Amino acid sequence: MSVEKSFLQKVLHREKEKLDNLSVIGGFNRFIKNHLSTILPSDLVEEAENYPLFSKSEKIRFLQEIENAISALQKNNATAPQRSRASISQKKPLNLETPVRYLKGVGPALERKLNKLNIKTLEDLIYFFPRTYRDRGHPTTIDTLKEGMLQTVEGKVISVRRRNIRRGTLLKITIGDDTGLADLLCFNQDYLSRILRPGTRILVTGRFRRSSVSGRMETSNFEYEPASRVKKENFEKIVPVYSLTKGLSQKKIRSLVEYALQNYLPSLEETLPEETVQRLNLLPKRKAIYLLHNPGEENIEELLQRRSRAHLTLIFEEFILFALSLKLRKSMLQKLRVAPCPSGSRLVKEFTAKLPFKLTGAQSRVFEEISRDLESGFIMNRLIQGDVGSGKTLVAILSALKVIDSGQQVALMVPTEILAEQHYHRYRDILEELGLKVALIKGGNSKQKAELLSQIAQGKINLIIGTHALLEEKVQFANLGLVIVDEQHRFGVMQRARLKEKAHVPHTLVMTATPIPRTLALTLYGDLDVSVVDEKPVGRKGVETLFFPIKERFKAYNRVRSRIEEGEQAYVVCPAIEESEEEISNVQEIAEMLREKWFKGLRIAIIHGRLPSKEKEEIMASFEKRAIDVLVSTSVIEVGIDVPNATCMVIENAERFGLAQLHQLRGRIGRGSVRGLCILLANPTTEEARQRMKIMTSTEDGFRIAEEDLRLRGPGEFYGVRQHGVPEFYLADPFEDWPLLEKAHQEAEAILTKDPELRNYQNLRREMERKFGKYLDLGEVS
Ligand SMILES: Nc1ncnc2c1ncn2[C@@H]1O[C@H](COP(=O)(O)OP(=O)(O)OP(=O)(O)O)[C@@H](O)[C@H]1O
Repeated sequence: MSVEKSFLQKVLHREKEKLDNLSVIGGFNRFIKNHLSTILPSDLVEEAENYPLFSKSEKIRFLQEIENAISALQKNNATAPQRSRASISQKKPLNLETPVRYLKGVGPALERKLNKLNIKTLEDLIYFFPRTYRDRGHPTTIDTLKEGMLQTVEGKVISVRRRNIRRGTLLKITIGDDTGLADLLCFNQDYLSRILRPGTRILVTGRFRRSSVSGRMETSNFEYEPASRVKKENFEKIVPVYSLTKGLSQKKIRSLVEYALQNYLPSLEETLPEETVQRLNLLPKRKAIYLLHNPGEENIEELLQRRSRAHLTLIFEEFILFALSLKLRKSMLQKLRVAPCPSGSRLVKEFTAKLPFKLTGAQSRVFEEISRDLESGFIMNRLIQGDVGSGKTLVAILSALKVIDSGQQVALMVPTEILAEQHYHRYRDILEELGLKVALIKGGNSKQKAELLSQIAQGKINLIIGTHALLEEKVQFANLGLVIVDEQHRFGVMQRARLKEKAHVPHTLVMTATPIPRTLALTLYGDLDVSVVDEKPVGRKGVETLFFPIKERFKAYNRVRSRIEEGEQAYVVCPAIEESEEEISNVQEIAEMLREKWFKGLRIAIIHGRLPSKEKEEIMASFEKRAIDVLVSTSVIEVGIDVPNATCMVIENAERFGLAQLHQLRGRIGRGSVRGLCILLANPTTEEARQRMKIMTSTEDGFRIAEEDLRLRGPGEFYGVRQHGVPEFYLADPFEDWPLLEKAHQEAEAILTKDPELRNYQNLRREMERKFGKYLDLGEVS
């Protein structure tokens, strides 16, 4: 332990001894301020600085906190930063990456709280923008206070009364001005009596109501500032409101941000070219950041809707940095040379000859685009977009064959294990007939898996199928030529970047079934070329979709039963696996009900994500072999499952699913030549849920459904990608801010056309590398 720490411990013990003998220790707070401010949580120090006297119980609490802080210091001795006054006063030059703990007044406890808000560095703090803003009005007089409105009054504390109440104490602080009196009610905040002493002038902001007892205006939810600290001309009418976490006050976070701005903002470099800022009517970055934290008299409406110039400036900057990184990544990828695949492919020819159908026009066109890429001698990075059941996977398999034909391996990664199984079983036989070897890699560590891995490493396996966990697995490929990712938005540019690190930059083909507006595609796939499979195989009869209220369940199941009796199969989808507190259908109960009531005598099985893989695999295999009539399932079957004889689906509590999910689920049926039947059983209680049912029964068009979903729920919800694949922006939201994203892409394009390496845009380049440099890392080039 350092000298300073052991000294502190000694002092601590001495103070404790004194405490036992004295009811008031003179200078206790001064001691804290002078000796402990660098190791105590800053809120405690602040408290100590504010209050001249402590009660015995408060002292005990303080000493306890001191002890905690010292033992934390001891524990972290090896790694704890030197936070002595000296080290702070030396003022290490701050930079954006400086951890917040180096800021004055940030102790371990406060650091933890800040970390909870994702504030780890100075940059995080500066970019920790207010959640909203509050217009607290110009200070007014007590007689003009209106009930329920957020207002500020300036007054003098007249009296402070304390009362014990059932759950603690109530302080009633009466303030007054020339026009009347008002009361501040403070529950369990005794310490305020030491600060708000009679005679103190304060500014109080709160919502007041008239007391039926005293007839005076009163408030229990308020903020105050000593009037002496706020000069009238400096009074901030609009104040920022930050997100908080337990034990962190608005006051505290405001003062931290303020400190960070004062000390760091002046040295922050502008990123955007001056000319761009002017032309697009943006603000200098420093000014924008400052204004978001200190909006002054800015238009509150614009602020609340994130439409102020300051907002637009910073959103634009985040977008342009991201757009530049994607475009640079793309151009770097495009320059990477690989051995071209020969034109024409025996495997592709033989495989297509075995198919019982002809490729659709769209499939042929997309496969041609892919073939051109593969034959070009440059790396392919392409996205195949197409509605459910449009035949994307088939195109992907053709592409795989072409690459395998040139002597390389292919990995196919899908979002769920069930789907990996399905692809494996579907394509294994036909590919083995062509003399190829296919492996399915699952989690776990079996002997069989070890054997497969070794064969993969020796290049004996041509096609490797697995979930996205293939990325985590220690799979060593002998010569991986193509990675196919069936991503369903679970796989963004970040993961693709990681894939490249692992896989020596092979060709990448991404498949997605959700229609994406162009701008969003730019965000997620700006580094990819896009092909669209915009046609479904001929002969598809589509799906009839009906809606029944839950009380008419019997009607729904009767209709399905008669179809099963004709030899078709059905899915029943429930939102839950087992009984829970919520009253929603669950797989267990519904299966039991079907067995006993509506589907007596039919072969019913259950499948959900919590079953062991082996069991899931067996159930899906029996379902495909028609040994099961009805599969009662959770939404695990949502993606990719393809059993053409399964033509019916009942979705229990359909109101629980979003439109995109309902569309995906329904996409599982109507994949053969028989018209599908999808029944939505629901008790929609909201207008939005009713709308969803209506849309589902009126259209099968994925693009229309996407549009409607966007309209109903807002884009973030619909794509459900916030957690997947979309980079973290501080302010920008690619879903909400499409127009700006598009503008940023155009601007990035223009800049790169003029200056492909950003030689004359050093600040822009540096900032882009700092933020999105990981996308520019292409890993090892083979
Ligand atoms: N040209 C075609 N003609 C007839 N059937 C086809 C054609 N192409 C594919 N299919 C069949 O249609 C079904 C769906 O094809 P595939 O799985 O490739 O579609 P997908 O677009 O990947 O589907 P999803 O997005 O729903 O997973 C499969 O049973 C497949 O064999």
